[in-house]
Amino acid sequence: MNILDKIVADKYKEVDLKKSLIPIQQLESSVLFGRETFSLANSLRNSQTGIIAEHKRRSPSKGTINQNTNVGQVAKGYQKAGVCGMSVLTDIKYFGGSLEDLQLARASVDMPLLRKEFIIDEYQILEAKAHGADVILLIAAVLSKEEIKTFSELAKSLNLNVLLEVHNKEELHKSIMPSLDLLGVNNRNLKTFEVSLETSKTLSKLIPDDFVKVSESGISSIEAIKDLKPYGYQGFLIGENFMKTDNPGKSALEFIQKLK
Ligand SMILES: O=P(O)(O)OC[C@@H](O)[C@@H](O)c1c[nH]c2ccccc12
Repeated sequence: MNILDKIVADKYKEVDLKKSLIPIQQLESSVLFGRETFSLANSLRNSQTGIIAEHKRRSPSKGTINQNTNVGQVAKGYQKAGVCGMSVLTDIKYFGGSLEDLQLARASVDMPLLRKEFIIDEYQILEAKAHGADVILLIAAVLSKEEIKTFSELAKSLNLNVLLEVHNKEELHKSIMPSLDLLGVNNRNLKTFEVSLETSKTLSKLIPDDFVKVSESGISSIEAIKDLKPYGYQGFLIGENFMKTDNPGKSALEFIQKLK
C-alpha cells in the first residue's frame, strides 16, 4: 500500500469515529458556521504576488519541519507579510495539525483560510466551515468524479471556495467542472513524494482559463515563481520553505519583498 492509500484508509476510520462523537447539528450550530467567508480566488486575482502560506509541523515526506510553532503567531506573521491566504493542515496523524489550529488561525487573522485535509466525506466540509475555513481542498487522486461533484457543490452552498488538486492529466480531465474555483497542480507526487515543477508547466495548458491556477509544493525560490508565472499561475502554495525557519512570518515577508 502506498502512503496515500494508508492516509485515506485511516481517514475513513477517523471520520467514522468523529461522526459518532459530534453530530452534524452541533457543527451547524457553531458560531463560526454562520460567518461570512473570504474568497481566496478573488484575493489571488487581485494580487501581484499570489502567495498562499502554509502551517505545517511535519509531513510523511520530510518528517519534523517545525515543532515549536504557535499557529496564531504564524498566522499573524503571514498576514503582516501580505500573503493572499493561509493553508492550515488539520490532519493529526501524518501532519501534526488539528481543527483547533484552524480555529486559532481564524481567531488571529482576517484573510482566506484553507482547510488542508484529505476530504473523503461531506462531514469534513461542515467541520471546515464550523472551524472557520473559507476554502476546502479536494484531492482528485483520492476521489471519484461523483464525489468531486457532490463535495464541491456542498462547499459552494456554504459559500466556501473549492481548490481542486491534481497531479496528472487523467485527474485533471475527470475533475473539470463549474463548481470548482481554483485548480491546484501539486508538484509533489503524493504516492512517491517525487517533486518536479515541470508538473505545473505541463498541466497548465490543459486548465481552462476560468479557474484560478495554483502551483503547489516544492517552491523555495523567487526564480521558481518567475518561472511559473508565464504558464498562467496566479497562486503559489508554500509550506516548508517558510515553516522550516524560526519565524515563518518573517521568512514570508522577506520572500514577498523580494518578489515585488
Ligand atoms: O511544503 P511545500 O513543499 O511548500 O508544500 C506545501 C503544500 O503544497 C503541501 O503541503 C501539500 C500539497 N497538497 C497536499 C495535500 C495534502 C497534504 C499536504 C499537501
